Amino acid sequence: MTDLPRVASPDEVPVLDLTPLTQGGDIRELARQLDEACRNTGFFYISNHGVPERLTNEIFGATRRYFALPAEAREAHVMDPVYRRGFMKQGINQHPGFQPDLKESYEIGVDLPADDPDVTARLPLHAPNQWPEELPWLREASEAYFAATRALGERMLRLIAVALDLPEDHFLQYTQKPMVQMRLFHYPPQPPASPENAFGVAPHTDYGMITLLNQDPIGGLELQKRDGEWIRAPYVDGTLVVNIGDLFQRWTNDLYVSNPHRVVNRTGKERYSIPMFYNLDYHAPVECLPGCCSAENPPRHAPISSGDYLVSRFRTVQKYGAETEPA
Ligand SMILES: O=C(O)CCC(=O)C(=O)O
Ligand SMILES: [Fe+2]
Repeated sequence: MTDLPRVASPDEVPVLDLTPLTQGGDIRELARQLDEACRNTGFFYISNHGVPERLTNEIFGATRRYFALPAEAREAHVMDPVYRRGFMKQGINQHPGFQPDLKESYEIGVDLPADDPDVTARLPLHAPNQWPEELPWLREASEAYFAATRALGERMLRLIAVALDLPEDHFLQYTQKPMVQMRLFHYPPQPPASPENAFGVAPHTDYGMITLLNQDPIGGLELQKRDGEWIRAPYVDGTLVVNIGDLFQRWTNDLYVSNPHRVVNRTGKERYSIPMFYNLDYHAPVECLPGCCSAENPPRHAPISSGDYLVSRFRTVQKYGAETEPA
């Protein structure tokens, strides 16, 4: 197992108090703080974010209960590889150069009707959710938490637009059928003798716009600063951890960084976490924002659609997309 890194300082991973965003005040100072955090490590905590504590408790309760079900019961909910709704067993997610991640997951997205034209065309990630009939509590807790964090994701997109001196709806215009992925994660304790390249989640950057992560008090999230040092982002009561993903980095021509991070569950206990990956519509055109490039600083990345980029990353990491492969 890797050595235990030190805890991040408040300069490295600050706590941003979202009160003005949640309650409808002046968000310019908050936008400035977000801008600084995104130029630095790309990770920060948010407090007073508006996701009720009750919904967090209920979704963690449902997550524990789900992963305590017998393996055969969960195998019945295995996800379709294009739709990506339901159970993903341990061993599928594998980052190049590392052992498969130790975690297992259950995935939920924007719940589209089966006759939605993007669903019938099998546009990746466009699907109805998978709600096992025998588990009404899973649906109830997930739908409530999903709605609250989706709304938070939209508020965050507004704040980010302000941080970048853009019209407030610059990113929100691409949230008609956003490819939001909420994942319920279970990390078994990391075996003490596990090899150096085995992790709960191996080092990676997130693919999309922003990640809103609810981790339990076990902690275990570690991130890499721009200078290469690994630091810990422990659990902080009442907060979510936010980090930015690759597509956001591309919009800003690398002004904002999508930093590598990993999970090591060193505690000997079960760990649960619930990230919400807030991604834009499939066809959102991701290209350098006018304020982030110039003659001296030309665009570093070719324009790409949000969905095409996400799918290319799933193919590399999650053995995704081939109809013949198990999900
Ligand atoms: O579970 C966590 O704390 C982080 C998971 C993560 O980084 C990911 O799934 O992208
Ligand atoms: Fe991640």
